Amino acid sequence: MANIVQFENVGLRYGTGPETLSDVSFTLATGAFYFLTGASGAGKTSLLKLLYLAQRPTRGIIRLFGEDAVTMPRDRLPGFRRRIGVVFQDFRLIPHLSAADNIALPLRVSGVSEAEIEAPVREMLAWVGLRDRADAKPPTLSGGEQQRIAIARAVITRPEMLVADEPTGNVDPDMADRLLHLFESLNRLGTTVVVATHDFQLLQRIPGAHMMRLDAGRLPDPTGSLRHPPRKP
Ligand SMILES: Nc1ncnc2c1ncn2[C@@H]1O[C@H](COP(=O)(O)OP(=O)(O)OP(=O)(O)O)[C@@H](O)[C@H]1O
Repeated sequence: MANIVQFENVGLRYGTGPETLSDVSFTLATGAFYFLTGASGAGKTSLLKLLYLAQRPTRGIIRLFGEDAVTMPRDRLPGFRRRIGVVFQDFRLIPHLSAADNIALPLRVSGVSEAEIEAPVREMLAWVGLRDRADAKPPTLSGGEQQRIAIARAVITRPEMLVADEPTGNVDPDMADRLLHLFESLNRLGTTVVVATHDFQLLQRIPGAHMMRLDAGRLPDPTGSLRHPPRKP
């Protein structure tokens, strides 16, 4: 599949308000790395919600994994959502579950047997560098640690696409670098990655990444605004 995502003239309106997204058209190539930028309120979170099927558009066509995601019957949505990992700025971990149990959650929800859960959870904890924090509850972890647990949870099911909404907004610049490194290593393994961010420093970290800039709900370049981020001076 050359394109994992295709948006065609997509519009989104909440209730009777003005359009939050208008005539948004772009394609995401399978296996590529994208940054989504734009001023606060430009519609980044809204666009990501359309991507991970938490929101349906008011108009337009969205194709995901080669299928029409807008007219898809509701009972097929959960299966589709499992193919997409999501990471949020505020982590959204379950506070009373241990780090290991948070990471295991998507596998448990999909009915994977307990015997088959331990090894991948251990592998994920090691990958994010938190092997010794398996039993810790999220409130006792730092922001960077919580975000690494959230990333492990998002990718334990080996999603084809990872969508992250301001994932570095609550961590210091060194940790932001480290998180980006995790996204980059996933991308090298073939996962399509989409990261929404305000942080222009981040954009320069991945030279091969594409940049999509939303401007008041529109992507000014109708072919998808695929531009390389500015190079370091
Ligand atoms: N559930 C909702 N109901 C009504 N309006 C909404 C809803 N979600 C977002 N909006 C509006 O849509 C517009 C775009 O919001 P969105 O969160 O997508 O932007 P953003 O670019 O992610 O902003 P930020 O960078 O500040 O998070 C805003 O005007 C916002 O108030």
